[in-house]
Amino acid sequence: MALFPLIPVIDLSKPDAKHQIVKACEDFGFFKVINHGVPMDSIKKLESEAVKFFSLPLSEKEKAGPPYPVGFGYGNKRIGLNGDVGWVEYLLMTTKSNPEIGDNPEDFRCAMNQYVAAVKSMACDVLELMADGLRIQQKDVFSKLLMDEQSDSMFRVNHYPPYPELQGFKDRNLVGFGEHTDPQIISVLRSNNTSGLEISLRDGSWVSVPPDQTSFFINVGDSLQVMTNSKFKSVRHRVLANSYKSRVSMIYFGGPPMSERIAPLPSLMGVEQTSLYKEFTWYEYKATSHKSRLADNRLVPFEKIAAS
Ligand SMILES: C=C1C[C@]23C[C@@]1(O)CC[C@H]2[C@@]12CC[C@H](O)[C@@](C)(C(=O)O1)[C@H]2[C@@H]3C(=O)O
Ligand SMILES: O=C(O)CCC(=O)C(=O)O
Ligand SMILES: [Fe+2]
Repeated sequence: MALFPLIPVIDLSKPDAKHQIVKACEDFGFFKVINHGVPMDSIKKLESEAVKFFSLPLSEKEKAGPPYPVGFGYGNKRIGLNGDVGWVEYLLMTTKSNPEIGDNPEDFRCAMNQYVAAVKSMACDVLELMADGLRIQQKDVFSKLLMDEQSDSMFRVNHYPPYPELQGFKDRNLVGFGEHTDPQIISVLRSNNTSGLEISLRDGSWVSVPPDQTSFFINVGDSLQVMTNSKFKSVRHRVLANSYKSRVSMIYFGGPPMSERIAPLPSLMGVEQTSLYKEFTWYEYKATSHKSRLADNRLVPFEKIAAS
């Protein structure tokens, strides 16, 4: 298993961040950000609430309710509704949820709201740098979708317990979270110092991403792939279980409002170039995506077939 060859690291305080972001999105659909401005105490507070929650007995965790059909809840091993499973337990919420979670729901709620507000603001800064780097006049063309009152954004906390049976077997893997692309515009991931996240490169090889608990990792989602007419590609990723240590990750998925029409931005298409996708609403994408398996390419139904 190779390590990530040259993980793009973007220092958000540097003037050339916008160009580096565009390059990273074109090359990998994935990068790490430092000097992100998210207060470390808001990160630590939520992580410690999450660790407290996951250490409760199963019967207590199940009091959060199931994660589906919508809203928020606790899930264990099953991901989605179509048979995917992984060595993971998690909390899945909309960012508007008001969760009653754990022994001190008020502490969890407060930590989550503070964290999500800070990460959303950083995600919007990154999206504005992207728009600027792409020379789009309207700088908030992407970020306004996350800022919208109706934005359908999600928040997820994953816990991958250690799996000691893997010790000593170099070539054995256990899937924590199966390979997939994220559907939304942008995902902002932060984890503790346990490895497991892997990214698929364009040649199909998997590379391990060294964890860094002080930084954030950004994924391009399917919707941003469409809005950029495939200039940026959503990144295929997965998580493998670790034999020694628990991994805890927290991911903010910045999505558009349900009624938003998703289509390539005209300013990103040259005169000659045609749109690679049929226009769809986020609602339509979600309706087909709910029938999909994790590893499916959920953009296929929206691809335009090139005329021969
Ligand atoms: C199998 C599924 C789980 C998922 C919804 C889906 O039908 C296809 C996409 C999956 C995914 C991947 C990224 C996020 O973790 C997630 C919350 C999302 O928006 O899309 C999950 C969905 C899920 O766990 O429900
Ligand atoms: O837990 C992780 O590190 C990544 C999980 C993930 O890709 C997801 O929840 O969509
Ligand atoms: Fe993901």
